[in-house]
Amino acid sequence: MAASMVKVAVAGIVGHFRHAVPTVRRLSLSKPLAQVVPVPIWKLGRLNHIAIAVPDLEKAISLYRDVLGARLSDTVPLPEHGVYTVFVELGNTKLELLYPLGEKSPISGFLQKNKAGGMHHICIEVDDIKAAITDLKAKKIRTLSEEPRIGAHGKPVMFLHPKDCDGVLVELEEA
Ligand SMILES: C[C@@H](C(=O)O)C(=O)SCCNC(=O)CCNC(=O)[C@H](O)C(C)(C)COP(=O)(O)OP(=O)(O)OC[C@H]1O[C@@H](n2cnc3c(N)ncnc32)[C@H](O)[C@@H]1OP(=O)(O)O
Repeated sequence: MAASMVKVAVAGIVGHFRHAVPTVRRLSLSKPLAQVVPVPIWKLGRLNHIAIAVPDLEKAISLYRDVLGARLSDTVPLPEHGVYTVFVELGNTKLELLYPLGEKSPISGFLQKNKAGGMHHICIEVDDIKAAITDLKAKKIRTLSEEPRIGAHGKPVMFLHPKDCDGVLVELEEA
C-alpha cells in the first residue's frame, strides 16, 4: 500500500517536471529575455530634497538653525520660480524651505490652503530627464511644463502633477 502511494507521488513529480522543463526552454528559445523585458531608458536616483512651504521664513530658519542645530544655506531668491529658497543640510538629503516671491508664486495658493505651511513637494534625482519626461508622458503622467526648467541647483527639473502621483507633487532633477 505504502509502496504504491510512493510510486504515485514520484510519477506525479516526474510528470510535473516533464511539463515544466520544456515550457521554460520554449520560452527562452523563442523569445530571448531582452525582447520580453523592456530595457529601462532612465533611472530614478536618490532623494534630493523634501520641500516645505513656510508662512514665516525667518521663523522657519530659526527653527532649523537655532532650535534643531542644522546647517543652512543662504536665502536665495528664484524669481523665475516665484520662490525664496533656503536649504537645510541633513547629510543624506536636504530640506528646502520655500517662501512666496512675487504675485504669481505657486506657493501663495498653497499657503492660502495650508495656513501653517506644510510639505510642498519631494525631489528625486534621475539620470536622464528628457528620457524620463518622454517615458512618463507616454504613461499618461502629466508634467507641469512642456520643457524642463533650471531648478534650485542649476540643473534641469520637471514637476509631475500631484493628482498623477498619489497626491504628492513630485519634482525630478537631473543628477
Ligand atoms: C526652485 C524649484 C526647485 O526646487 O528646484 C522649486 O522648488 S519651485 C517650487 C514652486 N514651483 C512649483 O510648485 C511648480 C509646479 N507647481 C504647479 O504647477 C502648481 O502649483 C500645481 C501643483 C499644478 C497646483 O496648481 P494650482 O495651485 O493652480 O492649483 P490648485 O490649488 O487648484 O491645485 C489643484 C489640485 O492639486 C492639489 N495640489 C496643489 N498643490 C499641491 C501640492 N504641492 N502637493 C499636493 N497637492 C497639491 C490641490 O490640493 C488641488 O487638489 P483638489 O482639486 O483635490 O483640491
